[in-house]
Amino acid sequence: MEIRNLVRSFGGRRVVDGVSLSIQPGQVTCLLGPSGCGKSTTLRIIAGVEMQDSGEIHVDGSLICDTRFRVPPERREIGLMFQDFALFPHLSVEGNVAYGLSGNRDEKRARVEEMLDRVRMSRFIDMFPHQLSGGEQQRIALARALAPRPRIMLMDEPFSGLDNRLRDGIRDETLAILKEEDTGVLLVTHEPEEAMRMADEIALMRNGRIVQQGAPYNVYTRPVDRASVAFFSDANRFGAVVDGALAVTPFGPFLAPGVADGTLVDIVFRPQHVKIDFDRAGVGPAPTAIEGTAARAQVIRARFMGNESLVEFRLDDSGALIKSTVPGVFLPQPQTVMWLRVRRDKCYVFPRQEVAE
Ligand SMILES: Nc1ncnc2c1ncn2[C@@H]1O[C@H](COP(=O)(O)OP(=O)(O)OP(=O)(O)O)[C@@H](O)[C@H]1O
Repeated sequence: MEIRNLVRSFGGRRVVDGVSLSIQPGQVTCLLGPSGCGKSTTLRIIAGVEMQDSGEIHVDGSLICDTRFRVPPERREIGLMFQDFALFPHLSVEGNVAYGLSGNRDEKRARVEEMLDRVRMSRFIDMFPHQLSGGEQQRIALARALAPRPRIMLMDEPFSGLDNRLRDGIRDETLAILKEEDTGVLLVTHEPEEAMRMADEIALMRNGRIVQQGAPYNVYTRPVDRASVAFFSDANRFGAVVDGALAVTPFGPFLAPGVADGTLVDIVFRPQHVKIDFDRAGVGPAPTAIEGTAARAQVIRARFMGNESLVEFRLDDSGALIKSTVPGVFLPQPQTVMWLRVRRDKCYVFPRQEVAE
């Protein structure tokens, strides 16, 4: 599926602002972004239940909609799955899964049995939705959406109604089934962790636009701006003014190639990339090319988070707050003096933009 330059405005506001995307067979593409950024509207346009103001959608090279021509939703061969599963309460499991199928009674029954077997729900065939748990309903919704062999599956926060304990297992099962069916999937989520777990490709969306698209590793490790770093995890930042292509900070100078002198830049890094050293009689570790200069800081508070500890510091020099995470249990007392460093290859330098995040 090729989506080209979709635009949709409500009340003069561009909610979808030039979205282009391609979805490949057998691949899961995640549309990831904060609440209200236009993900669901994009999905609804693709499904055919919302009209775009401009832009085109093609499947296997043929046009399915632009602003004049429009294949109706039921003929788009698109499977839909939403957060609330939307099973028909008055139909049995068999009736639900058979709903979108064509063919005679035996053919339909055979496909229903095949799909129920695939989602390991065969023994529930005669039950009704209200008799099923959330996880079971999710599997029936998946079977129903996949039964007509859609070319594309659109999934809008399909796991958010499930409790945490179930969710990981069901995500993995769902992913395995989608891969077996070789369907192209566009999955909408606001949870980075879900996108990292499910996606072959992440399209990061903000304010109606796709700001970055790529494999999860690339989107995480090569963010395009500060908001993209902060969307995936806590992010430390402090400002510095560039002078001679260098931004001088309490952690030593950072290269800022191509940035004009006098520009305010943000130095951004994740808490797991802060290296901590103990104070040795008022002296910290010597500067190195990779880790720069150590900055003296005091512990403000330390909290145990399960797999890691979160330690917050205040830098002596600038008073800036720095968060760091350390694997396991590390709970230094408040006011303990320590020295912090950050690896240059884990820091990002961005000209400061005051954008809505
Ligand atoms: N029919 C409509 N009329 C007016 N405004 C709308 C309409 N549909 C959506 N919007 C607005 O468009 C914006 C984007 O909504 P959308 O549902 O696409 O966001 P989203 O990224 O899916 O958010 P969420 O994760 O909260 O569902 C929101 O501000 C919403 O209020």
